[in-house]
Amino acid sequence: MPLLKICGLTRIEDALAARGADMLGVVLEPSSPRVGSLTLLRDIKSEVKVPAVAVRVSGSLEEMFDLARDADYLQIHRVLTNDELEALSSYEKRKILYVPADLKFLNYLKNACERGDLVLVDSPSKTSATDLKVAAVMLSECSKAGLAGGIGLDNLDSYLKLQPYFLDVSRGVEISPGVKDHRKLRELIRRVKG
Ligand SMILES: O=C(O)c1ccccc1N[C@@H]1O[C@H](COP(=O)(O)O)[C@@H](O)[C@H]1O
Repeated sequence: MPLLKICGLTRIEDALAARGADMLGVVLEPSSPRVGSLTLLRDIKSEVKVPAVAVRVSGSLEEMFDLARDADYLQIHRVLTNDELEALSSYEKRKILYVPADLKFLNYLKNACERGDLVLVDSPSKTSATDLKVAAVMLSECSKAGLAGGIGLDNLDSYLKLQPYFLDVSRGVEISPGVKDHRKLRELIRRVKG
């Protein structure tokens, strides 16, 4: 059974409805339509008592880790330079490293798999779903790799078949950007976690 991360939360009531998931994520990227807050991140830890993930794209490593100081994980949602990958070991915070689902990133995936606590294979574009044939190859190269990119209740089974270490779902359980559908959340949790 994979771990389940639900991401893109902006409201504590949605985080509470996502109880049963293994990690809850808050996007701290100002340009995202589902940008959340540091307060929500702290409330997830104290009220929901589930590991909280801060998701960030922009800024230096130092800025990102500083922003994520109250989170359990920092998810860095961009491709890092070689220098940045090497510098990761100087930060104690647990890290989730995004890798685009594209075979040209296979070497990067191996590097990220060595340096991250978890790796997230996700669609290279926020408007499309992950190519599952590509994802299958990439998951076979990294045992701690999770899968994201357009997962919803209608296509969940095809993602589950790949047996990722974890599944990460955001858009697929939304009513509108940042607002979750509690019925969909409950069904997702039941089908993934049993
Ligand atoms: O969703 C966003 O707006 C976003 C912005 C900046 C970085 C990451 C973002 N989303 C993350 O992408 C994965 C997969 O999401 P989806 O299910 O395909 O919508 C997840 O970690 C999101 O939080």
